[in-house]
Amino acid sequence: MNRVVLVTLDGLGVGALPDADRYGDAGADTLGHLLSACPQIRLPNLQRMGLGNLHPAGKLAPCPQPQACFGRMAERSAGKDTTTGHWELAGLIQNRPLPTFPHGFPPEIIAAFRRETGLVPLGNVAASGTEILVRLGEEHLRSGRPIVYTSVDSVFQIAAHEDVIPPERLYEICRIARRILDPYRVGRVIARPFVGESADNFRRTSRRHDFSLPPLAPTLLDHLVDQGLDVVGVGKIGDIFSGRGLTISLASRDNRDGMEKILDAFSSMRQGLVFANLVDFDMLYGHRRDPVGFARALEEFDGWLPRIKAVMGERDLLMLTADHGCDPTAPGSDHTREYVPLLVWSPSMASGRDLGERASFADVAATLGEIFGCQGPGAGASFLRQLALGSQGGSN
Ligand SMILES: O=P(O)(O)O[C@H]1O[C@H](CO)[C@@H](O)[C@H]1O
Ligand SMILES: [Mn+2]
Ligand SMILES: [Mn+2]
Repeated sequence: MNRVVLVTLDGLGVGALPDADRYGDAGADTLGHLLSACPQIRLPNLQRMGLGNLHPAGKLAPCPQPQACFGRMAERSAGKDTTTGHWELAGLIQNRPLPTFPHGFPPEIIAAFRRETGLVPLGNVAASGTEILVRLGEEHLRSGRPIVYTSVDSVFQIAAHEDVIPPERLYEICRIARRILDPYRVGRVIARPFVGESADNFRRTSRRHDFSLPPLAPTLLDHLVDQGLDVVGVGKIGDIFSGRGLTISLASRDNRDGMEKILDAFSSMRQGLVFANLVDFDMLYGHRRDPVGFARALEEFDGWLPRIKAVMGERDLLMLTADHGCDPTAPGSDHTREYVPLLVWSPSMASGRDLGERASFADVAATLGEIFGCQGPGAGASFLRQLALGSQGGSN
């Protein structure tokens, strides 16, 4: 294979994992519930690839002869956050969950933050990022104190009005927080700039920036780069891997921009991987519990698929998946512990094969490792053999 495009549709879960109840997510089903909430949704290209075949709830009619090979993957790591999900896709399984702080950060962390930034934070609670602006945004405007909050994920989020703490200064504060939080293994520090005059019109801007814990061991991406291949990260990938294992990182403004950047990166690459994250599904619709917005974003992605397929040759491969669920009909505003979809298409490979229920997202890393002839981190089981024309295929 020459080129692989791997796209994470952020938050597009396809049904609760067997252990979802331990995460408070029994019955979650991002795709199923957004299809029910939005029956007029049309996803002809995803459906032709086999999205209806891999989703057991039967809400999207299965295609008799899907163009892609299809399956679902379970998350083996303990967690349901973006970092954990992407690291597992890249072959890193974490048995020990990244720490969460449902009751706020302990005094020693807040004391270090005060000491090293000279700022006394507001908040220090678990909250929805939009609700906390309604609650504390005006006090922040009056006092200049940044708002620190978290969620069920391992995140230290810092919200600040762009006129009170300009984004560049906010990023600097986040870097300080990142250094403080590395020894605690906190997954991400996230800058959350916002604008507006009062509680009824505060809104967050696209200058959000994530500062991730570096991967705790080499990932498949590091191995590919060591082998001299191009590895281009699009969207949040650069943040999620802390820049590791990437030859180029292209930030994106939104899904639409991300899809254009995938096409650009793909057409200027000779051999390697384009790894893209499309975050709008999760950030704008999943967390905000907006199934209609989620469905429209999926329709837009569906409409883009023929463009990427049209430029892919015999020796190229497209893989679609997700990093966790974010059911827009679930209570609260957090991620949901779900299976993720797996759709794999290449002009020169088998179509319509059922790749079954995979035990780990790391099967993606194992397969990519085999495709590019490198060992990788060793986790996961490759499904490359099942994609080969002439082989028996079948489910695992
Ligand atoms: O409510 P907001 O601020 O969007 O936070 C969400 O965004 C964080 C990072 O994706 C998640 O942990 C989730 O809680
Ligand atoms: Mn995510
Ligand atoms: Mn999220």
